[in-house]
Amino acid sequence: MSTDIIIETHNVTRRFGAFTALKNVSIQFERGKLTSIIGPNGAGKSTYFNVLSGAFPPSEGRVVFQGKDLSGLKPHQFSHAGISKSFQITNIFPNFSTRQNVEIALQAHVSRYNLWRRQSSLQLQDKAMELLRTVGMEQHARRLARELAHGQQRALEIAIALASDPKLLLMDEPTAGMSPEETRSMMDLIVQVAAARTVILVEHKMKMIMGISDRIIVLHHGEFLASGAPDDIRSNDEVKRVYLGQH
Ligand SMILES: Nc1ncnc2c1ncn2[C@@H]1O[C@H](COP(=O)(O)OP(=O)(O)OP(=O)(O)O)[C@@H](O)[C@H]1O
Repeated sequence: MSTDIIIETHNVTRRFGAFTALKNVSIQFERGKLTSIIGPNGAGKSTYFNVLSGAFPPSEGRVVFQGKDLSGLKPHQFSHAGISKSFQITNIFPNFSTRQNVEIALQAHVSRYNLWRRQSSLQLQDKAMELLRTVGMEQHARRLARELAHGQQRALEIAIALASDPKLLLMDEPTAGMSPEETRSMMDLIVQVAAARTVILVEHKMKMIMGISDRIIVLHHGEFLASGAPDDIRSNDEVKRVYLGQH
């Protein structure tokens, strides 16, 4: 049976000077699925995320997105191809309103890729409100971004990431620094967003992603360790071993 692969890495190695952060990582990600990448501290998760988003070109190996080799291309070319990312570090304009932040993202996408299709400000507003509804932030549209709670800022970032209508959404530790309540609503939001598109997320909280992921990839010391459904990963002896003593 052939599966529909949206993005894959072939023997990706990434070095920082003499240090090798990723070694020969070959992984295929299925379209339409929510896949989480986990691993203990220093496993190479963020480095791999940066390879998938185009921020770090691999030292060796290839990144293939929808059959096209993107290795060595610039991050904006990854974004143009349909890959969007939401970061641990907040990426919003604090002195603009929530809605304006989404409008700016929509405008950036429209003007970069559809020069001939200028949108009226009313169309832009409608689209921004639609995205804010998607992430449950409609009622905060007029508030300044800096006044939002941490979890709300992260939800806004997802709306910004969705503004380019990506084929693949990459999320780096989406619940970092969140309260348990914020974490629960962010997980609900991720599940909802993942119902309509392919999502890959990087997370070190293993328990958190067990309940929401279709598939889990485990990295350890920069190498691929295991992949499978959450239940397979939970009962995998090697995975248990590397997580021993971790929370
Ligand atoms: N820019 C860099 N220069 C040098 N070493 C780096 C750089 N970025 C990452 N590393 C090293 O690569 C290894 C993997 O780091 P990475 O951040 O990818 O791991 P991680 O799995 O995301 O860890 P964590 O869960 O702690 O965020 C670490 O040993 C780190 O010190």
